[in-house]
Amino acid sequence: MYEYFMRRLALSRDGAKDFVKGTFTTFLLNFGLILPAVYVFLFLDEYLGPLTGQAGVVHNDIRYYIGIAVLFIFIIWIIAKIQYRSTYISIYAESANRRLALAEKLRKLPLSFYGKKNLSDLTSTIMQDNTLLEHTFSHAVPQLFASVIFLIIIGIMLFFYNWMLTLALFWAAPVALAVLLLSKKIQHNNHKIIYDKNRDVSEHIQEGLDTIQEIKAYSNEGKYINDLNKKLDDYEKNLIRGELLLGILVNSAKGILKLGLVTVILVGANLLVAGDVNLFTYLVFLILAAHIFEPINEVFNNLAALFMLDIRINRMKEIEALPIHTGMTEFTPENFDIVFEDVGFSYETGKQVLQNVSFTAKQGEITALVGPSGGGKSTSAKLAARFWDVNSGRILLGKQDIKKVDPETLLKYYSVVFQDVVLFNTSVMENIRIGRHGASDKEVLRVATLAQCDDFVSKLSDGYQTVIGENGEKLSGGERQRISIARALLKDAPIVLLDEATASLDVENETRIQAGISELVRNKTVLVIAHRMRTVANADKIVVLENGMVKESGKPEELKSANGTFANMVRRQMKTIPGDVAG
Ligand SMILES: Nc1ncnc2c1ncn2[C@@H]1O[C@H](COP(=O)(O)OP(=O)(O)OP(=O)(O)O)[C@@H](O)[C@H]1O
Repeated sequence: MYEYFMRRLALSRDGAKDFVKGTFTTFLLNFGLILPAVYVFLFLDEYLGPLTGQAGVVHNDIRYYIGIAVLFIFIIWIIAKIQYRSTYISIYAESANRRLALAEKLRKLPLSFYGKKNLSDLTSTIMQDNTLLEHTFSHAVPQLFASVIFLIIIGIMLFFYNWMLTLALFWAAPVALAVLLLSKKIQHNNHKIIYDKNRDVSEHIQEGLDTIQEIKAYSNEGKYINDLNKKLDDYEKNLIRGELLLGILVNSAKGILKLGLVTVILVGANLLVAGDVNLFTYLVFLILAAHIFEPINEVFNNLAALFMLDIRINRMKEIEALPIHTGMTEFTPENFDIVFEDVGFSYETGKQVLQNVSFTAKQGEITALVGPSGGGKSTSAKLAARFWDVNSGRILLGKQDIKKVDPETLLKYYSVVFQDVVLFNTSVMENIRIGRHGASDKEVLRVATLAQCDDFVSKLSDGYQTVIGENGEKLSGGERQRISIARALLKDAPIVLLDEATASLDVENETRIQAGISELVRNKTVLVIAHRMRTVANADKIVVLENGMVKESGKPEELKSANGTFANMVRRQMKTIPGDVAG
């Protein structure tokens, strides 16, 4: 049974257990809530029995009934407390666990996933979908199950008591249910549309925030706001239509249930006149008819959430089912040579980015990837760290295929310095410490000095304790890169993947960055996407990538004298920017 709920409702095993417990206690609470009716029943039985000609005399006085009232209130309080604990508290705990599990899953997903997905969509799945699931699981799902079971059991009991009045009371329940079930498909489609429109709006807002600089620079505010307005109007139109439809349906179903009371009054009155039921039974059914559908009415109030349940659960399941990169978590490479063997790769099917790429980046050497823009340099560097998996061929680290190594374990051996440095809204010190958690302040300051951070940090208001704003907005490109180099120095991994800063940096920054890099690459396996003549000249090996293929490879001098693509590139670049080589 637990497996069913785990699968159907995307719950953990503990969550499924709590869910069953919650449903059971809600069911008990439904019984608890008819205790007032039972109370009236007992009272009437005793006091009306003699009047309606039934046998019996009055034995208990008012103190007896006060005692029973206190007892019933106590029972209801106890059940409500247990129900609250097992439904609400455990569902919120489950929800927190679900969020953590999703966040953990997202952390493990390969980068290929992030290329295709919109981040606002992911955030809304973690936060919004989860919050609404939490609400549905605590306010609607156990109540729905419990109410249905409760009505069936009460119905059977009443049927044996008086089947005619039971039918008069209960005919409305299946009719109301049928109305809702028949409309489920329309509702479901409608909710899917509303859900998608909502995501559309969030994505547009997120995109606006991400590209605010470009929007302002190109005076695109008007267009952006217009598009947003259109999307909001569209969402609002669908939302209102959905709410209206839902309102009509829910109120129709509630109205049909109320008809049960009308038929009990009419049928009961006729049976009473005909002498087929006594006044007492008639009154009991009248009281029951007024209260018995209350729990199910509560469920109707959350019907929209229930109809949305499938859509949200499917979103969760979709993310949970995404394949992650796995592999061995114990891995010590024999050496730190990186070997590309006939590597083929494409980001999207049909658009080959790398074809039969083979080269070796040897331990202790600098291997420079050069070539025209779009040739596949960054892609190769990222594949070397298993940010993506190759489609064909292999990449080996110390003779081991990296596809067989868990990405986190593998990355322990890599320092990565790419141009798009990501900084956190914390101090310079903490931003560098990301390179190695637990590093002492002294160690951080040592690598910061090596990476030439001292001069710009000394100009900041609080030195290394200065908080640098969201993604380091208060720093220049060159300064950001120096922090990134300091991080890599702190990590001190045996392999360095380096995407050199482009020629857009000023000479002073370039010299300083170069000094930091020289420290970083000493005695490491270095794979560098080279943009500068100096790096190329210092490289032990050059690999020229063009159109995703290795055009040439060898020592810089050999390639220059071979007079091929590389020699051409160097000549061309010497003419335009003396001292630099194309990247
Ligand atoms: N995330 C991605 N999704 C789809 N295609 C991509 C992605 N990243 C790169 N590409 C494509 O892959 C090809 C190779 O890109 P890559 O960034 O590896 O080239 P590069 O040689 O590093 O170029 P540059 O010197 O301009 O940085 C290009 O055609 C590019 O459009």
